Amino acid sequence: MDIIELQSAVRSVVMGKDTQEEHRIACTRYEDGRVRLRNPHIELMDQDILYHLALGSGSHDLVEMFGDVKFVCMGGTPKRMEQFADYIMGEIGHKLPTGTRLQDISHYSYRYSMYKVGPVLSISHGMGLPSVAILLHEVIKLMYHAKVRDPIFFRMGTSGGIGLEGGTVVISEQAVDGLMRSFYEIPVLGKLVQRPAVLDKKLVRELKALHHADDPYDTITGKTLCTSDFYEGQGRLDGAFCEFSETDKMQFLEKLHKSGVINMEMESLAFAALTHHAGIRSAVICATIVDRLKGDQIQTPKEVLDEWQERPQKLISRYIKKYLQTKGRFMDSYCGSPCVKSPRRFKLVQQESENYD
Ligand SMILES: O=P(O)(O)O[C@H]1O[C@H](CO)[C@@H](O)[C@H]1O
Ligand SMILES: O=c1cc[nH]c(=O)[nH]1
Repeated sequence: MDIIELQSAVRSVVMGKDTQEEHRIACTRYEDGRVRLRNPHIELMDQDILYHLALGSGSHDLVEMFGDVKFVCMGGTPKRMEQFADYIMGEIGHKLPTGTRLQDISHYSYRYSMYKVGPVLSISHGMGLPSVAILLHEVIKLMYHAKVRDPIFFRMGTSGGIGLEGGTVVISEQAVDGLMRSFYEIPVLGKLVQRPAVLDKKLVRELKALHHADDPYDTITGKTLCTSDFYEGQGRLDGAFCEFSETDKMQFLEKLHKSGVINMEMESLAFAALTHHAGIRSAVICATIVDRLKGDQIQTPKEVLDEWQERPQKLISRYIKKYLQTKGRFMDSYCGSPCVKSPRRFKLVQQESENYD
Protein backbone atom coordinates (compact mmCIF):
# COMPACT_ATOMS: atom_id res chain seq x y z
CA MET A 1 0.00 0.00 0.00
CA ASP A 2 1.53 3.38 -0.99
CA ILE A 3 1.08 6.62 0.95
CA ILE A 4 -1.87 7.81 -1.17
CA GLU A 5 -3.72 4.51 -0.71
CA LEU A 6 -2.96 4.61 3.00
CA GLN A 7 -4.29 8.18 3.32
CA SER A 8 -7.39 7.19 1.37
CA ALA A 9 -7.98 4.11 3.56
CA VAL A 10 -7.58 6.20 6.75
CA ARG A 11 -9.94 8.86 5.36
CA SER A 12 -12.61 6.33 4.47
CA VAL A 13 -12.53 4.95 8.03
CA VAL A 14 -12.47 8.40 9.68
CA MET A 15 -14.85 10.24 7.34
CA GLY A 16 -17.01 7.53 5.83
CA LYS A 17 -17.12 6.84 2.11
CA ASP A 18 -19.53 9.67 1.16
CA THR A 19 -17.56 12.37 2.94
CA GLN A 20 -14.35 11.04 1.45
CA GLU A 21 -15.83 11.38 -2.03
CA GLU A 22 -17.05 14.89 -1.24
CA HIS A 23 -13.57 15.76 -0.02
CA ARG A 24 -12.03 14.44 -3.24
CA ILE A 25 -14.46 16.44 -5.34
CA ALA A 26 -13.85 19.61 -3.32
CA CYS A 27 -10.09 19.19 -3.61
CA THR A 28 -10.31 18.88 -7.39
CA ARG A 29 -11.63 22.45 -7.43
CA TYR A 30 -9.96 25.64 -6.24
CA GLU A 31 -10.23 26.46 -2.54
CA ASP A 32 -13.15 28.81 -3.08
CA GLY A 33 -15.08 26.14 -5.02
CA ARG A 34 -14.26 27.38 -8.53
CA VAL A 35 -13.89 24.72 -11.19
CA ARG A 36 -10.22 23.90 -11.84
CA LEU A 37 -9.12 22.56 -15.23
CA ARG A 38 -6.87 19.52 -15.40
CA ASN A 39 -5.16 21.08 -18.39
CA PRO A 40 -2.05 23.28 -18.00
CA HIS A 41 -2.32 24.57 -21.58
CA ILE A 42 -5.51 26.58 -21.27
CA GLU A 43 -4.17 29.35 -19.07
CA LEU A 44 -1.23 29.85 -21.44
CA MET A 45 -3.58 30.58 -24.33
CA ASP A 46 -4.46 34.19 -25.29
CA GLN A 47 -8.07 33.21 -25.61
CA ASP A 48 -10.10 30.03 -25.54
CA ILE A 49 -12.71 29.60 -28.26
CA LEU A 50 -15.61 27.42 -27.16
CA TYR A 51 -16.35 26.61 -30.76
CA HIS A 52 -19.45 24.42 -30.39
CA LEU A 53 -21.08 26.89 -28.00
CA ALA A 54 -20.38 29.96 -30.15
CA LEU A 55 -18.67 31.59 -27.14
CA GLY A 56 -15.09 32.50 -26.30
CA SER A 57 -13.01 33.89 -23.45
CA GLY A 58 -11.70 36.63 -25.75
CA SER A 59 -14.97 37.54 -27.44
CA HIS A 60 -17.34 37.39 -24.43
CA ASP A 61 -17.24 38.50 -20.81
CA LEU A 62 -17.88 34.99 -19.50
CA VAL A 63 -17.71 36.00 -15.83
CA GLU A 64 -20.36 38.64 -16.40
CA MET A 65 -22.53 36.32 -18.50
CA PHE A 66 -22.21 33.10 -16.51
CA GLY A 67 -20.56 33.87 -13.17
CA ASP A 68 -23.82 33.33 -11.23
CA VAL A 69 -24.54 29.84 -12.63
CA LYS A 70 -25.14 27.11 -10.06
CA PHE A 71 -27.00 24.40 -11.98
CA VAL A 72 -26.18 23.05 -15.42
CA CYS A 73 -29.03 20.96 -16.83
CA MET A 74 -28.54 18.95 -20.00
CA GLY A 75 -30.80 16.82 -22.16
CA GLY A 76 -30.84 15.48 -25.68
CA THR A 77 -33.04 17.84 -27.65
CA PRO A 78 -33.06 21.62 -28.12
CA LYS A 79 -36.87 21.64 -27.69
CA ARG A 80 -36.76 19.88 -24.32
CA MET A 81 -34.11 22.24 -23.03
CA GLU A 82 -35.97 25.32 -24.20
CA GLN A 83 -39.11 24.01 -22.51
CA PHE A 84 -37.16 23.29 -19.34
CA ALA A 85 -35.75 26.82 -19.36
CA ASP A 86 -39.30 28.19 -19.61
CA TYR A 87 -40.54 25.84 -16.91
CA ILE A 88 -37.74 26.56 -14.42
CA MET A 89 -38.19 30.30 -15.02
CA GLY A 90 -41.76 30.02 -13.69
CA GLU A 91 -40.75 27.67 -10.88
CA ILE A 92 -38.02 29.89 -9.43
CA GLY A 93 -39.84 33.13 -10.25
CA HIS A 94 -37.04 34.46 -12.41
CA LYS A 95 -38.00 37.54 -14.41
CA LEU A 96 -36.44 38.51 -17.71
CA PRO A 97 -35.93 42.22 -18.36
CA THR A 98 -39.14 43.77 -19.75
CA GLY A 99 -39.51 43.36 -23.48
CA THR A 100 -36.99 40.48 -23.71
CA ARG A 101 -37.49 36.75 -24.08
CA LEU A 102 -35.35 33.66 -23.69
CA GLN A 103 -32.52 33.56 -26.22
CA ASP A 104 -30.60 30.53 -27.45
CA ILE A 105 -27.12 31.72 -26.46
CA SER A 106 -25.43 29.11 -28.68
CA HIS A 107 -27.73 29.61 -31.64
CA TYR A 108 -24.91 30.51 -34.01
CA SER A 109 -22.99 27.31 -33.27
CA TYR A 110 -25.80 25.42 -35.06
CA ARG A 111 -24.82 22.49 -32.82
CA TYR A 112 -26.19 22.84 -29.31
CA SER A 113 -28.82 25.13 -27.77
CA MET A 114 -28.21 26.94 -24.50
CA TYR A 115 -30.60 28.98 -22.34
CA LYS A 116 -29.81 30.81 -19.13
CA VAL A 117 -32.40 31.44 -16.45
CA GLY A 118 -30.72 33.10 -13.47
CA PRO A 119 -28.53 30.42 -11.85
CA VAL A 120 -29.71 27.69 -14.23
CA LEU A 121 -28.19 26.79 -17.60
CA SER A 122 -30.29 24.55 -19.82
CA ILE A 123 -28.31 22.99 -22.68
CA SER A 124 -29.07 20.36 -25.33
CA HIS A 125 -26.38 17.70 -25.76
CA GLY A 126 -27.51 15.79 -28.84
CA MET A 127 -27.36 12.01 -29.07
CA GLY A 128 -24.60 9.74 -27.88
CA LEU A 129 -21.27 9.77 -26.07
CA PRO A 130 -19.16 11.84 -28.50
CA SER A 131 -21.77 14.58 -28.65
CA VAL A 132 -22.18 14.90 -24.89
CA ALA A 133 -18.40 14.57 -24.31
CA ILE A 134 -17.57 17.46 -26.67
CA LEU A 135 -20.21 19.59 -24.99
CA LEU A 136 -18.93 18.70 -21.51
CA HIS A 137 -15.36 19.72 -22.39
CA GLU A 138 -16.64 23.13 -23.43
CA VAL A 139 -19.15 23.58 -20.61
CA ILE A 140 -16.57 22.60 -17.99
CA LYS A 141 -14.19 25.15 -19.53
CA LEU A 142 -17.04 27.66 -19.50
CA MET A 143 -17.45 27.05 -15.75
CA TYR A 144 -13.71 27.67 -15.33
CA HIS A 145 -13.62 30.87 -17.38
CA ALA A 146 -16.78 32.17 -15.70
CA LYS A 147 -15.33 31.40 -12.23
CA VAL A 148 -18.45 29.45 -11.30
CA ARG A 149 -18.35 27.97 -7.79
CA ASP A 150 -19.47 24.41 -6.98
CA PRO A 151 -21.78 23.89 -9.95
CA ILE A 152 -24.06 20.86 -9.99
CA PHE A 153 -24.72 19.12 -13.32
CA PHE A 154 -27.86 17.19 -14.20
CA ARG A 155 -28.74 15.13 -17.24
CA MET A 156 -32.49 14.86 -17.79
CA GLY A 157 -33.23 12.24 -20.39
CA THR A 158 -35.28 9.40 -21.75
CA SER A 159 -34.30 5.75 -21.59
CA GLY A 160 -35.40 2.20 -22.22
CA GLY A 161 -36.53 0.53 -18.99
CA ILE A 162 -35.89 -3.09 -18.07
CA GLY A 163 -38.98 -4.50 -16.39
CA LEU A 164 -40.34 -1.04 -15.60
CA GLU A 165 -43.64 0.54 -16.49
CA GLY A 166 -43.31 3.36 -19.07
CA GLY A 167 -42.95 6.75 -17.43
CA THR A 168 -40.94 5.49 -14.44
CA VAL A 169 -38.28 7.96 -13.31
CA VAL A 170 -34.83 6.41 -12.89
CA ILE A 171 -32.05 8.12 -10.97
CA SER A 172 -28.80 6.42 -11.99
CA GLU A 173 -26.63 5.10 -9.17
CA GLN A 174 -23.94 4.02 -11.58
CA ALA A 175 -23.34 4.07 -15.33
CA VAL A 176 -21.90 1.00 -17.05
CA ASP A 177 -20.92 0.31 -20.65
CA GLY A 178 -22.01 -2.62 -22.86
CA LEU A 179 -19.39 -4.81 -21.15
CA MET A 180 -20.66 -3.79 -17.67
CA ARG A 181 -17.56 -1.66 -17.02
CA SER A 182 -18.04 1.49 -15.03
CA PHE A 183 -15.65 3.74 -16.86
CA TYR A 184 -15.61 5.86 -19.98
CA GLU A 185 -12.87 4.60 -22.30
CA ILE A 186 -11.43 6.64 -25.15
CA PRO A 187 -8.28 6.32 -27.27
CA VAL A 188 -5.93 9.26 -26.60
CA LEU A 189 -2.68 9.49 -28.61
CA GLY A 190 -3.03 5.83 -29.59
CA LYS A 191 -3.59 4.55 -26.03
CA LEU A 192 -6.82 3.69 -24.26
CA VAL A 193 -7.61 6.04 -21.37
CA GLN A 194 -10.22 5.00 -18.84
CA ARG A 195 -12.05 7.53 -16.67
CA PRO A 196 -14.18 6.18 -13.79
CA ALA A 197 -17.86 6.99 -14.30
CA VAL A 198 -18.85 8.14 -10.82
CA LEU A 199 -22.16 9.77 -9.97
CA ASP A 200 -22.71 11.59 -6.70
CA LYS A 201 -24.31 9.16 -4.22
CA LYS A 202 -25.55 11.87 -1.91
CA LEU A 203 -27.19 13.70 -4.80
CA VAL A 204 -28.95 10.44 -5.73
CA ARG A 205 -30.38 10.18 -2.21
CA GLU A 206 -31.36 13.85 -2.10
CA LEU A 207 -33.14 13.60 -5.44
CA LYS A 208 -34.93 10.38 -4.49
CA ALA A 209 -36.19 12.08 -1.33
CA LEU A 210 -37.86 14.73 -3.50
CA HIS A 211 -40.26 12.21 -5.03
CA HIS A 212 -43.75 13.03 -3.76
CA ALA A 213 -46.00 10.28 -2.43
CA ASP A 214 -48.78 11.52 -4.77
CA ASP A 215 -46.63 11.53 -7.93
CA PRO A 216 -48.50 9.16 -10.26
CA TYR A 217 -45.32 7.23 -11.13
CA ASP A 218 -42.38 5.58 -9.37
CA THR A 219 -38.98 7.16 -8.88
CA ILE A 220 -36.35 4.50 -8.42
CA THR A 221 -32.57 4.15 -8.38
CA GLY A 222 -30.33 1.59 -10.06
CA LYS A 223 -27.61 0.99 -12.62
CA THR A 224 -27.85 2.48 -16.11
CA LEU A 225 -26.43 0.81 -19.20
CA CYS A 226 -24.87 3.37 -21.52
CA THR A 227 -24.45 2.22 -25.13
CA SER A 228 -22.95 3.69 -28.29
CA ASP A 229 -25.94 2.68 -30.34
CA PHE A 230 -29.73 2.63 -30.02
CA TYR A 231 -30.28 -0.54 -32.05
CA GLU A 232 -27.73 -3.40 -31.98
CA GLY A 233 -25.97 -1.86 -28.98
CA GLN A 234 -29.17 -2.05 -26.95
CA GLY A 235 -30.08 -5.52 -28.20
CA ARG A 236 -32.93 -4.38 -30.44
CA LEU A 237 -34.32 -6.66 -33.10
CA ASP A 238 -35.65 -3.79 -35.21
CA GLY A 239 -32.50 -2.09 -36.56
CA ALA A 240 -31.39 -2.19 -40.19
CA PHE A 241 -29.11 -5.03 -39.16
CA CYS A 242 -29.55 -7.80 -36.59
CA GLU A 243 -27.47 -10.93 -36.31
CA PHE A 244 -28.91 -12.32 -33.07
CA SER A 245 -32.14 -14.07 -32.14
CA GLU A 246 -34.93 -13.01 -29.83
CA THR A 247 -33.69 -15.61 -27.32
CA ASP A 248 -30.19 -14.03 -27.40
CA LYS A 249 -31.74 -10.62 -26.81
CA MET A 250 -33.85 -11.78 -23.88
CA GLN A 251 -30.87 -13.55 -22.30
CA PHE A 252 -28.89 -10.31 -22.58
CA LEU A 253 -31.67 -8.25 -20.99
CA GLU A 254 -32.19 -10.80 -18.19
CA LYS A 255 -28.45 -10.79 -17.49
CA LEU A 256 -28.46 -7.00 -17.28
CA HIS A 257 -31.49 -7.05 -15.01
CA LYS A 258 -29.86 -9.59 -12.67
CA SER A 259 -26.82 -7.37 -12.32
CA GLY A 260 -28.93 -4.40 -11.22
CA VAL A 261 -29.28 -2.55 -14.56
CA ILE A 262 -32.76 -1.03 -14.75
CA ASN A 263 -32.52 1.25 -17.77
CA MET A 264 -30.41 2.08 -20.82
CA GLU A 265 -29.51 5.24 -22.65
CA MET A 266 -26.54 6.72 -24.50
CA GLU A 267 -24.80 9.52 -22.56
CA SER A 268 -24.54 8.69 -18.84
CA LEU A 269 -21.03 7.18 -19.00
CA ALA A 270 -19.30 10.29 -20.36
CA PHE A 271 -21.54 12.53 -18.29
CA ALA A 272 -20.56 10.74 -15.06
CA ALA A 273 -16.89 10.33 -15.98
CA LEU A 274 -16.14 13.85 -17.21
CA THR A 275 -18.01 15.64 -14.42
CA HIS A 276 -16.28 13.41 -11.87
CA HIS A 277 -12.88 14.10 -13.45
CA ALA A 278 -13.59 17.82 -13.15
CA GLY A 279 -14.67 17.51 -9.49
CA ILE A 280 -18.27 18.42 -10.33
CA ARG A 281 -21.20 16.74 -8.57
CA SER A 282 -23.63 15.30 -11.08
CA ALA A 283 -26.73 13.16 -11.48
CA VAL A 284 -28.53 11.45 -14.35
CA ILE A 285 -32.32 11.27 -14.21
CA CYS A 286 -34.25 9.64 -17.06
CA ALA A 287 -37.83 8.69 -17.68
CA THR A 288 -38.32 5.23 -19.21
CA ILE A 289 -40.28 5.36 -22.47
CA VAL A 290 -40.49 1.64 -23.28
CA ASP A 291 -40.18 -1.60 -21.33
CA ARG A 292 -37.51 -3.52 -23.21
CA LEU A 293 -38.73 -6.83 -21.76
CA LYS A 294 -41.93 -6.21 -23.73
CA GLY A 295 -40.65 -4.75 -27.00
CA ASP A 296 -38.27 -2.57 -28.94
CA GLN A 297 -40.34 0.04 -30.75
CA ILE A 298 -41.47 3.25 -29.10
CA GLN A 299 -45.22 3.05 -29.62
CA THR A 300 -46.42 5.45 -26.96
CA PRO A 301 -48.32 8.49 -28.31
CA LYS A 302 -46.35 11.73 -28.55
CA GLU A 303 -48.42 13.60 -25.92
CA VAL A 304 -47.79 10.82 -23.39
CA LEU A 305 -44.06 10.79 -24.19
CA ASP A 306 -43.97 14.55 -23.70
CA GLU A 307 -45.53 14.22 -20.25
CA TRP A 308 -43.11 11.41 -19.30
CA GLN A 309 -40.15 13.55 -20.37
CA GLU A 310 -41.27 16.27 -17.98
CA ARG A 311 -41.02 14.00 -14.93
CA PRO A 312 -37.21 14.19 -14.51
CA GLN A 313 -37.51 17.96 -15.05
CA LYS A 314 -39.96 18.22 -12.15
CA LEU A 315 -37.62 16.36 -9.82
CA ILE A 316 -34.67 18.56 -10.78
CA SER A 317 -36.81 21.66 -10.40
CA ARG A 318 -37.76 20.58 -6.87
CA TYR A 319 -34.07 20.20 -6.07
CA ILE A 320 -33.18 23.61 -7.49
CA LYS A 321 -36.05 25.34 -5.69
CA LYS A 322 -35.18 23.68 -2.40
CA TYR A 323 -31.58 24.74 -2.83
CA LEU A 324 -32.46 28.33 -3.58
CA GLN A 325 -35.11 28.56 -0.84
CA THR A 326 -32.65 27.46 1.80
CA LYS A 327 -30.19 30.11 0.63
CA GLY A 328 -27.50 27.75 -0.52
CA ARG A 329 -27.17 26.00 2.82
CA PHE A 330 -29.12 22.93 1.66
CA MET A 331 -26.28 21.24 -0.17
CA ASP A 332 -23.27 23.47 0.28
CA SER A 333 -22.52 22.28 3.77
CA TYR A 334 -21.65 18.90 2.32
CA CYS A 335 -17.90 19.00 2.47
CA GLY A 336 -15.77 18.27 5.49
CA SER A 337 -12.91 20.20 3.93
CA PRO A 338 -12.10 23.57 5.53
CA CYS A 339 -11.55 25.03 2.05
CA VAL A 340 -15.23 24.96 1.11
CA LYS A 341 -16.40 25.92 4.57
CA SER A 342 -14.65 29.27 4.34
CA PRO A 343 -16.91 32.05 5.68
CA ARG A 344 -16.12 34.18 2.62
CA ARG A 345 -17.35 31.58 0.20
CA PHE A 346 -20.41 30.79 2.29
CA LYS A 347 -21.30 34.49 2.22
CA LEU A 348 -20.92 34.53 -1.55
CA VAL A 349 -23.18 31.51 -1.89
CA GLN A 350 -25.73 33.20 0.37
CA GLN A 351 -25.62 36.43 -1.62
CA GLU A 352 -25.93 34.47 -4.83
CA SER A 353 -29.08 32.69 -3.70
CA GLU A 354 -30.58 35.82 -2.18
CA ASN A 355 -30.65 37.26 -5.68
CA TYR A 356 -33.28 34.66 -6.61
CA ASP A 357 -35.63 35.04 -3.65
O1 LIG B 1 -33.81 11.55 -24.44
P1 LIG B 1 -32.35 11.86 -24.54
O2 LIG B 1 -31.83 12.65 -23.43
O3 LIG B 1 -32.11 12.53 -25.85
O4 LIG B 1 -31.52 10.49 -24.55
C1 LIG B 1 -31.87 9.25 -25.06
O5 LIG B 1 -32.57 9.29 -26.31
C2 LIG B 1 -31.66 9.10 -27.40
C3 LIG B 1 -32.11 7.92 -28.23
O6 LIG B 1 -33.41 8.06 -28.66
C4 LIG B 1 -30.29 8.88 -26.79
O7 LIG B 1 -29.54 10.04 -26.87
C5 LIG B 1 -30.63 8.45 -25.39
O8 LIG B 1 -29.63 8.64 -24.44
O1 LIG C 1 -34.85 2.46 -25.48
C1 LIG C 1 -34.38 3.59 -25.39
C2 LIG C 1 -35.18 4.72 -25.17
C3 LIG C 1 -34.58 5.95 -25.09
N1 LIG C 1 -33.25 6.03 -25.21
C4 LIG C 1 -32.47 4.97 -25.41
O2 LIG C 1 -31.25 5.09 -25.53
N2 LIG C 1 -33.06 3.76 -25.48
